[in-house]
Amino acid sequence: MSIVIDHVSRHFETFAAVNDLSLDIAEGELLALLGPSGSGKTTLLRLIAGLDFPDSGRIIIDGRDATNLPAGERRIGFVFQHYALFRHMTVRENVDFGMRVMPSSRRPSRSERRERVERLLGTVQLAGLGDRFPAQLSGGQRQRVALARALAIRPSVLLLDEPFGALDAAVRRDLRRWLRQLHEELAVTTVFVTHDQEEALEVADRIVVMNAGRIEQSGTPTEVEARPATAFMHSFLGGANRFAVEVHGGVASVAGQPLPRDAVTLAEGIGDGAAQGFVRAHDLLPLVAGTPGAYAVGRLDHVVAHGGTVRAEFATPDGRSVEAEIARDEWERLALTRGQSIGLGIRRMAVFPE
Ligand SMILES: Nc1ncnc2c1ncn2[C@@H]1O[C@H](COP(=O)(O)OP(=O)(O)OP(=O)(O)O)[C@@H](O)[C@H]1O
Repeated sequence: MSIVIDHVSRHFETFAAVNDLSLDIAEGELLALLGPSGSGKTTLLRLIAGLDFPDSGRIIIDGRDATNLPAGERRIGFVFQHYALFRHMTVRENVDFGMRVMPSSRRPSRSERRERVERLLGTVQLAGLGDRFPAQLSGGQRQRVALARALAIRPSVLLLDEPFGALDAAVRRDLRRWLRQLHEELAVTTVFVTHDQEEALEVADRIVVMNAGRIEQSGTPTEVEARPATAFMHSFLGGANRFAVEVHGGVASVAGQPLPRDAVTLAEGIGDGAAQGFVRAHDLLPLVAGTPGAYAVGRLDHVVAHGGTVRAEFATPDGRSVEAEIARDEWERLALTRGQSIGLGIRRMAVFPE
């Protein structure tokens, strides 16, 4: 089902946890809500679920105004990070639970419930484990039971709040892949909250980045990755080096040296004066001595090789640390040793007001 969030606000006292936010979520979409702690992700999810209600604005689910509809009438399944399964119930009973507590008018028959539970256990790859108790499962298996339980009521929308947050990295990676496949199979409109950029980039059709109760940027993972639209996005996505910049007549300079116009994207409407420039690690180039186009000098501090690329950290004379990412063979050609200084070139820079 589609969800329309129309100018929704939710205040706690005078603080706006969600601030005049509008967002359309298409039927069948897999959307990640990403953002720093306190940016309003969970609050927004609770408003969609009907666990909390907006002070103003409307929430339309499948064309119907659901703003004041209680959670039980929204056909929404949810899974939270620490979604405790019932310890005294078997896996099968846990998955059945949501159906068992439905009002009798909507509750499926006993045989239908049994069949649905078995089918779901297969879907979440836990067939054969129906008689176990939660304590006899791994963390990843438990989260899959929680998902099966959420899916059992045939939700029209699935909301996941940091569903894999408490699990270790390898299990998270497996579950991500699995969630993506599950979504392809079931095509339930799904919104999931995560802190983890990589998770959002890997799993979602679309990413919505929140900041202070508002949407900072929304787009496909490729769009968000390739074109962070604001200074906040550059800082939040990480891997960007920040330089002090002076702008004059549309030309940006670093340490008094103008950058070529085609290497610079200036924020719309930016005027002359001090500004901040972001250079992503793969756009910062260590340059052998004598090469023109070095805008700063860095002393090699630390190197991490990963696959075919190398990330090198340099200390600049003004006491900052910048990071460059280059191909391993290029790095080897430079033959730098720790403590050695080198010029730093800038391939592309995005400039925003300070
Ligand atoms: N019930 C509440 N009473 C008062 N303030 C609240 C309440 N719920 C949330 N807040 C505040 O609203 C803001 C947004 O909280 P929210 O939990 O939505 O953020 P979040 O983006 O999900 O953060 P996290 O990633 O840490 O879970 C926070 O500053 C939080 O302290």
